Amino acid sequence: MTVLSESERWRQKYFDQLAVTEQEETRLRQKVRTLQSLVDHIILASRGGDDVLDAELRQLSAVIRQDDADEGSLEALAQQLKQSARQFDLERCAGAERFIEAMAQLVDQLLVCDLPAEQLDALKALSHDIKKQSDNLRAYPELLAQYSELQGSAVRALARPAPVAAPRRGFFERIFGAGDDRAASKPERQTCPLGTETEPLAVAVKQQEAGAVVNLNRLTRELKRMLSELPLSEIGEQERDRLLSGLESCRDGDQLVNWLQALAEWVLGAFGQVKSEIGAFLETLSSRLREVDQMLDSNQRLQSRARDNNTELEAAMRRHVGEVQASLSGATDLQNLKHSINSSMTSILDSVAHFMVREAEREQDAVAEADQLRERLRELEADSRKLQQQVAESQRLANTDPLSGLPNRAAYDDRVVQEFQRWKRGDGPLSLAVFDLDKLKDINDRYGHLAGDKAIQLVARETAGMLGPEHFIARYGGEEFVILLPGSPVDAAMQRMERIRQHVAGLPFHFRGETLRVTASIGVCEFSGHTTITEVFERADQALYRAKRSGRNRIERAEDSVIAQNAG
Ligand SMILES: Nc1nc2c(ncn2[C@@H]2O[C@H](COP(=O)(O)OP(=O)(O)OP(=O)(O)O)[C@@H](O)[C@H]2O)c(=O)[nH]1
Repeated sequence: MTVLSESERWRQKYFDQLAVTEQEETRLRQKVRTLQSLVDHIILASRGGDDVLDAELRQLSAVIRQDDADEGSLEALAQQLKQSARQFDLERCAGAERFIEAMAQLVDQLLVCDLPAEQLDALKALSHDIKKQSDNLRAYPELLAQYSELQGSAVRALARPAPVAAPRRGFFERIFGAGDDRAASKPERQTCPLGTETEPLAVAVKQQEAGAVVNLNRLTRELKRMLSELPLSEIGEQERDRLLSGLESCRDGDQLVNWLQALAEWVLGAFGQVKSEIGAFLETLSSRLREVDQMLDSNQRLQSRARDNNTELEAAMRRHVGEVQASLSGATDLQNLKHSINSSMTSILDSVAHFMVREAEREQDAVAEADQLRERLRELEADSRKLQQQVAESQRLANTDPLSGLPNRAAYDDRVVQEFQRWKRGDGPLSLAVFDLDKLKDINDRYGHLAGDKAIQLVARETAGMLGPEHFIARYGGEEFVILLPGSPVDAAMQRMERIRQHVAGLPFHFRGETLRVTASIGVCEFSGHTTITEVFERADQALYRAKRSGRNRIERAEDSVIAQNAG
């Protein structure tokens, strides 16, 4: 074994150490390169996220590349980067929260639309996913894609002519509705934020653009119903029937537009006719009044004739009395005196006779005038009675629903104001019930519209029969009635309406040999506090739709602590 000298051992040790240092340096260079590449990747990945962070990372990359970078500036840069990264993270979290919130809102907006059940289920699942994935930024694009797909199918579903079931539907909605079965989802649905219900005509047009077919039968029915409520003369009725048969032969949108123009002209003409009828009546009235005025004039003339007669008689009397006095004072013998007094008396008698003749003539004229006046007054009275009857009949027709014979919505609008004012004066409680037949559409669809009509008539008659004289019932529209119960607090109103509900549910009615049944759902609300008519109606309506939602043939009260009574 070779024994190394001391200097050789030191030399060997130096070379060994040099090799270790070189290896260490190579490793360090490798690390720096990895670090540089890492920083470059980070810069690439985070570019655009935050300007400050981007700038600092670029600076870091540059510093790392410098061989003579001093540790102090590296340390300072690292501190700055730490802070910027923290800030960036906070902002990213806030942004993510905002994104999740916005997505949830978008989904909620679609959830209140009248969409098919499977779309609603998919939306609910998406809403759940959004909450679950809120920390997972990478899931966001996928969530957005899912939402976009669901929104597309929702828009397509809403553009179809299926009507949005809402508490009250407008004329055009009823007409343009396709009439499919949407009863099951009806209570929950609200006006869609996409605007399907806000402008019924615009919607109808949109639906037509989307290829929807206007349901002419439904249109005919609605127009027939509306037009049949108009109080018309016989000629007016003929014209209306002619128009309606024209409507039935409409086959497309153009024909429909032409028909609507004809209807508009007819309505304007009918108004013109009413106006000219009133004008003619006023003309007659004013000519009669002119006659009465002339008669009063001639009566005045008769009176002044009487005054003239009296004055003439008085003057004649004075003259004759003066003559008698003169004869008396100038009398010399009795014979002359007798003669002169006799002739004065004859003159007096002539004057009186003349006066009486003229008076008799005047009286005759006056009697004739009075007769004429009475006759004219009788005619005027008869005209005015006729007009009053016409006005009362028009008013009755205008306030009556022709199908059920009950007061209509216009009558309700008047009456509810009266009852509301009475209630506000403190004259006892007031409750309001909204009453809606269940599934009338099914009856219409299965047995025809006449069966539906019969159900409405029967329920109207029976319900009205179970109300007291102080109560008021009106057909509010379609299959919906509204009942005012003055003097009834909500409990009493609920009890009465529950009896009616049970009675209606137990009423079989016959149609073309079949026994049918109809039930009703009811919402009741009492006026209280500083409420308004609209508010009470809406609350009763909401209670009604709760009753519908809970299975129909039920009654619900409009209070926070809802007391629901199960059917039978
Ligand atoms: N026969 C007849 N049907 C009417 C009349 N007015 C409205 N309707 C019908 O009443 C039905 C109301 O339908 P929906 O609003 O879906 O209500 P529904 O079928 O009664 O069901 P729910 O109210 O949800 O229990 C529609 O088919 C209307 O055509 C009418 O005067 N006569």
